[in-house]
Amino acid sequence: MKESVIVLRELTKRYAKQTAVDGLNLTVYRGEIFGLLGPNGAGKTTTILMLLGLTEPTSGYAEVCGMNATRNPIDVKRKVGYLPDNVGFYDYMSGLDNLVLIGRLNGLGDTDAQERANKLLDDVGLAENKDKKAGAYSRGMKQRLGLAEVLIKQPEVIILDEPTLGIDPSGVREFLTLIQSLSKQQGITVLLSSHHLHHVQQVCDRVGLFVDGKLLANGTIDSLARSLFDEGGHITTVVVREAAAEKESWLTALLQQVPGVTAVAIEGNEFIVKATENNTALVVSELVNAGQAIEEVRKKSYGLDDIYQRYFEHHEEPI
Ligand SMILES: Nc1ncnc2c1ncn2[C@@H]1O[C@H](COP(=O)(O)OP(=O)(O)OP(=O)(O)O)[C@@H](O)[C@H]1O
Repeated sequence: MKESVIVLRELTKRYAKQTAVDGLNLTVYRGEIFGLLGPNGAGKTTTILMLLGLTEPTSGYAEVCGMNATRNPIDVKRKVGYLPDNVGFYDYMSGLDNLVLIGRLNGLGDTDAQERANKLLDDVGLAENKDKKAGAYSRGMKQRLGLAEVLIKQPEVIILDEPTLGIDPSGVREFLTLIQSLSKQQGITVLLSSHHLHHVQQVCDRVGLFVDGKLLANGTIDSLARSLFDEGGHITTVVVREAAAEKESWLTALLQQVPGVTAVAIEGNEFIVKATENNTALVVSELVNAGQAIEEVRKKSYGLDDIYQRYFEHHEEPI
């Protein structure tokens, strides 16, 4: 059975007349990478602060690793590593020395702190630069060092706020792959808040869409696409050499039997097949077996940007 690691129940935060977080209900399970998505001011940071016990909810509660975050902020902080969007280091100290210091502040002895810091610098790809001063690190290197700092206390949960901000595309890919492999290998639960839909889509098992302090929807990208685009999340268009007008009905019936297919349309030379799963190969092979000469195949899967657009199309500033 899946183990709940983060549980939010009717979590609400009001500042004077402004409701920043409004009756939030959400469960995140062990080992999951969950993406928090939403426009500026949606309430993501306020939710994170309540999870860390850094601000008190007006009502409702946030539970992390079985503990109430408001009542046990210190115990929660031992289990949770938080990487803010702008991490600060001692710039005059090397990456290694920064990390050893954090290890010691978290209760490790000198030898353990040295050993663990070296291992982590290797894990995050900073071994070659460990003796360089942190002040001379690039933005991407600082994020890696920040991740190593978060990991040195062996957290069960890590919370990342805009972790890819200002990193170049190849750095982003490497950083996200690193987070994904750490989560999968060590069963770490990750909460990732970001405006970058493609980054979220790349690594998150599930996403939650926030607006005005409310969670509008949450689920896998496929399930959100299915609920929004009721014909299904995947569209395959197969262009054949000859228009299929007279054969229409039997070919439609044939394609409708392919697993996941929800709708079939024929427009001139094109078969347009909508499905709940990516079944392009099966669609194509059915048509080949039915004697159709295929000229072109086009695939479209609804991604997070389609979903986001559909949810927020009436919102002023989608990203
Ligand atoms: N200390 C505060 N006092 C008053 N209002 C606040 C305070 N902190 C946040 N808010 C308000 O609460 C709402 C939610 O803010 P929050 O920072 O949680 O949003 P966010 O989703 O993290 O936005 P962003 O993506 O811009 O970081 C905003 O309208 C903000 O102005």
